[in-house]
Amino acid sequence: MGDASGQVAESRILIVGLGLIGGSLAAALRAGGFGGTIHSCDPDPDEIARGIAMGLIDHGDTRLAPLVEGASLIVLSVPVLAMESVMAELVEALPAGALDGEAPPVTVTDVGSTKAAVRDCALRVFGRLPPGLVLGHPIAGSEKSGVAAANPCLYVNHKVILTPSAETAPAAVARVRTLWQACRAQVLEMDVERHDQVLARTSHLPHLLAFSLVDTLARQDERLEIFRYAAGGFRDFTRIAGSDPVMWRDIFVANREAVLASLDEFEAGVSRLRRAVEAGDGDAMLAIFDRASHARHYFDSLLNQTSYQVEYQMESQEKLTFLAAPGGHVAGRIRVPGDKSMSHRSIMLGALAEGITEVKGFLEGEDSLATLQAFREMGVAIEGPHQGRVTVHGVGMHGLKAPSGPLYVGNAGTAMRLFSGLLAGQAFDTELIGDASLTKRPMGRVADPLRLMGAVIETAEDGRPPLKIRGGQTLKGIDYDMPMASAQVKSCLLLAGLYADGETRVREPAPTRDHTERMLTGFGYEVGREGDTCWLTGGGKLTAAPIDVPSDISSATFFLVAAAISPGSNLVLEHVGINPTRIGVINILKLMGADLHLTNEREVGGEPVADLHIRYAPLHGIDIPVDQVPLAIDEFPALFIAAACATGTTRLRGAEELRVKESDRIQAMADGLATIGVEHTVREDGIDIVGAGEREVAYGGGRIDSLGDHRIAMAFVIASLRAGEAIIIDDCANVATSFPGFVELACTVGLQVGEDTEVMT
Ligand SMILES: O=C(O)C1=C[C@@H](OP(=O)(O)O)[C@@H](O)[C@H](O)C1
Ligand SMILES: C=C(OP(=O)(O)O)C(=O)O
Repeated sequence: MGDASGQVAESRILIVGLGLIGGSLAAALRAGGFGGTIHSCDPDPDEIARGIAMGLIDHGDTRLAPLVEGASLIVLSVPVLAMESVMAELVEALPAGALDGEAPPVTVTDVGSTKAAVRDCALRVFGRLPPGLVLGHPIAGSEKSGVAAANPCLYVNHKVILTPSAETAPAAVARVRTLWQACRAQVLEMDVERHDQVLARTSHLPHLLAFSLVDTLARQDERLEIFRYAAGGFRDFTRIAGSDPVMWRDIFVANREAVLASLDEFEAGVSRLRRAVEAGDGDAMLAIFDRASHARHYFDSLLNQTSYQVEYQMESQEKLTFLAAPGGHVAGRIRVPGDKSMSHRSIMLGALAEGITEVKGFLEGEDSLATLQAFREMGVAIEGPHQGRVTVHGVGMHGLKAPSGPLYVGNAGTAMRLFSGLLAGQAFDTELIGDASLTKRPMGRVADPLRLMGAVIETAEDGRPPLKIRGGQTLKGIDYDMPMASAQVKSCLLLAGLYADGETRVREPAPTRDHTERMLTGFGYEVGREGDTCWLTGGGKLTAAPIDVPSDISSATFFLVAAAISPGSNLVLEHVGINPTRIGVINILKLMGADLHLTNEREVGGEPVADLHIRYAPLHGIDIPVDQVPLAIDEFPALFIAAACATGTTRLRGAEELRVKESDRIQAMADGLATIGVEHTVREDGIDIVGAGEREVAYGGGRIDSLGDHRIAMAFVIASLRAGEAIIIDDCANVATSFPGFVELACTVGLQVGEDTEVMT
């Protein structure tokens, strides 16, 4: 049994099958200080003798029955096809009821690489799935086999997938979890079918290809010559062809259906590539290699702990926590990453343009990377990003190709809404999906007016994602009065308008960011504007133009507020975009008394830019002018912290849009402010915050849930500067959507903040 300390408290563990996997489990348990005994059963007496000599097991036998008595946890570490006969022996040897009840006296688990086959064996042998049986799969291995290759570190930071059924006792699952965690593995759960599909693609298919390639070459006459000259590529690609043949035969027999499905997908891909090579189609080859090369780098970064991994890949439950120590101030000269809104648009317009668009300053955050990846999936060759430089090989207004599956845009509302307009005008069908947060956000605001234009779009209940967009529709321009001040809705309609007959006109109830209009103009597309209305006529073309993306004022805001609230601060933020539709935060901070100056003002690629110099000065509460709200919409989480440090009350109204961002930002901030002890009153469309004034310690500390919202997480990091105690912020992985490197940069200017990764159990 596991105890509260996370130590494995089993009295005796029996490992059935002492090969690489079983032997490494024994080695890892020994290395972790496991105090019980380890017995093992293996048909090969030499392996048992070796295991004892290596100090991995205490005792072993070639027969199972004599070893079962006294074992509290039994690990079946035999090839998948041997599982049934081992289970049959086990059922004979185990006392009646050993695997039954809420806390079964014995737990049995396995390490098989396919799970449906093992589950079916269990059903045949036991006639049901006993509560004490927990099927599992450590995703670790090596091309080596046998106990001699046992490695105590084999499971460190590797995933172990458990696939409990409705019948499995939670207590038994907990014991198996503890076992693997003691080997320093990360344990997650999924259902059997999903496990088998995921593994067919990520493990079984690559093994099959490696075996096949080496076999094909080995059959050729000049094989010695070939192998003699084989270089790194051959070695890297074929390393896994040295794996245990029996084990792999069993896996392919057991996971036949899922493997065949992934092989079909692969064959279709190879045929596409073959056609490109045959035709000498360099562009098609470049598009495929480029997409693959970047997908490889992208997935590498995903494997390094990001929200995509949490939400999309393995549904793992790794969580990132920020720990911010109280006090301090900020100083220095820094540049924050590129503007997110412009980065999304640079790829979108670059892809639809004729010619090559060179982008500088691109935000390498998850949101804009998801947009970039989506265009690669629609056949656009995109080089980079390398240090903010991206080269987009435009395919023209009608050059996008149908993607082979849904387009995943992660956490990005901007991407989903702008894409919906752009895709409504394509000849092919598409589906837009996003992460858990995006899946809760309203899309009716774009689907409804797009339908008025003739688009055919299906949403989930209440207009939520996913969005299924039917291609091949004839769109017509509309004259649309937006019910809310949203640049995303405006941009969506303008992008659809590019494909529509006639004029598309959008009236906004208050000015919103105009990057789409500016960038379209920069690409040679005429956009009209008069008062609150902008318009364009469909059927034109875009001509590639260089784009210089300035630093994101929304990211700069966290540091502006940091300096504005902490005495002694003196900070310069370089090259920040100060588009008039984005400078609400500057206006609001100045109204509150901030010592903030713009220097080095200039225009770069059609957008105004400046260095922002801010020094600490006491702030006072204000009634935030309603006309500034859309101009500062993403900046409010940070501005709420400024309000908490100002003298008097700050009142915000007309900001109901905050409730439909990555979280309900009014409520999420209110909950966090309550935790650290800031007096406030929540309103339907805003909040009143009573500030601490010049009191050195403005509020306390505590543990905040960012609800996976990047801006809530960063706002409370900044809050630590005036806190009396540490602030711990949970669920921060999404900071990487808009501000990669935030923690490092924050530390550079003087904040004391660190990261902690935890695997939620
Ligand atoms: O157009 C854009 O790039 C954005 C518009 C705003 O959203 P709304 O259009 O929903 O106000 C903003 O909150 C978002 O971060 C980016
Ligand atoms: C609201 C935001 O972005 P999006 O709508 O693109 O998710 C944001 O970055 O604060």
